Amino acid sequence: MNKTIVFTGGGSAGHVTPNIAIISEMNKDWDIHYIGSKKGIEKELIQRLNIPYFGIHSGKLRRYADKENLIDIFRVMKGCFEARSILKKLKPSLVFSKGGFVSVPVILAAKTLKIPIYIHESDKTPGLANKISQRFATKIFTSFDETKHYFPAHKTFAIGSPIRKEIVNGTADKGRKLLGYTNHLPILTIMGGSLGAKRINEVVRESLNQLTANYQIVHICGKNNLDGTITTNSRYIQFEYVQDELPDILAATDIVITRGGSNAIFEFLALHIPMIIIPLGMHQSRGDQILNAKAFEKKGFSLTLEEDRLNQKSLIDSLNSMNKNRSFYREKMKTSFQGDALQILVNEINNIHI
Ligand SMILES: CC(=O)N[C@H]1[C@@H](OP(=O)(O)OP(=O)(O)OC[C@H]2O[C@@H](n3ccc(=O)[nH]c3=O)[C@H](O)[C@@H]2O)O[C@H](CO)[C@@H](O)[C@@H]1O
Repeated sequence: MNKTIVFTGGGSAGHVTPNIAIISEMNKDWDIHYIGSKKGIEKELIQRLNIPYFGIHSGKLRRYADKENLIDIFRVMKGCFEARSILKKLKPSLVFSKGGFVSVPVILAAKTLKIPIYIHESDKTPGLANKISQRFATKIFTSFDETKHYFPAHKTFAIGSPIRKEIVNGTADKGRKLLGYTNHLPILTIMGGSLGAKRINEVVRESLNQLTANYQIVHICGKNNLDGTITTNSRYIQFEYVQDELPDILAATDIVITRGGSNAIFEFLALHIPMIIIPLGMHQSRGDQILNAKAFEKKGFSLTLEEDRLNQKSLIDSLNSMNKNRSFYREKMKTSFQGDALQILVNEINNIHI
């Protein structure tokens, strides 16, 4: 008889793509189900895999006072009841959570049903969802070594980032062909996080003439952020979000400008693409991306450009500096040790004691 597993996680792609990586490697002994939010990005990303998807209510977890908090408490409670009834029917051997606020009701429900729970934390410091969930988790896995200290030592394992296998299997020629670019000028890919990055988009577009003088640009700008007025520049191509073509585009990429989302930067590390990280600032986040960026910069994998300092000049200066030292960053990344987090997680799941 097959075993059943329920994955959860969502809100942005960073809480979904690691689940996709694991799901793709699981064998036929498992019946796989997913619980996510009713409208989040996880719904579209998971439904493409033909996996049964259950949408539940969930509330945004805020660290500040807001009248919406009260309503969200009720949404989370509703989500708990919905998740509990789904889990009761499915009777999974394991719930695997990649965090994001939708995961909290699922974990609370799993705990009341005594279902084992594994969670994975991608960022250097834990997100609120995983902070709440950690006490209910059977095992906790982290991408960064440094994150171990935020969780109980006896059940926490620093294993790295589970990266989708296809990400590292792209072909540069295919990528250039798809983009209509050549190998005469370097390709600069700008990826502002899975939901886009308004300020980065603005500065990139203001700097377009300078950028396209020396680079062929791929701008992944996020949903509803395309600029239809830029039509005549043959060295500029924009996408809202890239799915199947991403591996080939990354294989053709020489430098990347990115937000500090953990999954993205670990993917660039695995591909040895020199990166300029522009982390989301303190006024818009808990500062996790700043810490991710600092950790990468310290290891010589990247350059950091703080968003407060971001303007045309600082962007071009950082790019020139990165371009000059590209081989230094590439060598640092090549010689760094990254374990096979994906295989470790698949083994852990397969070995779950029923
Ligand atoms: C605004 C926000 O809250 N951001 C958080 C979110 O970022 P975000 O959702 O942007 O997550 P990451 O950068 O970690 O990962 C994005 C994932 O989406 C994929 N991708 C992205 C764009 C695209 O066009 N196609 C595509 O496939 C990337 O390859 C990667 O696998 O989760 C991260 C991991 O917890 C955190 O570090 C970020 O702080």
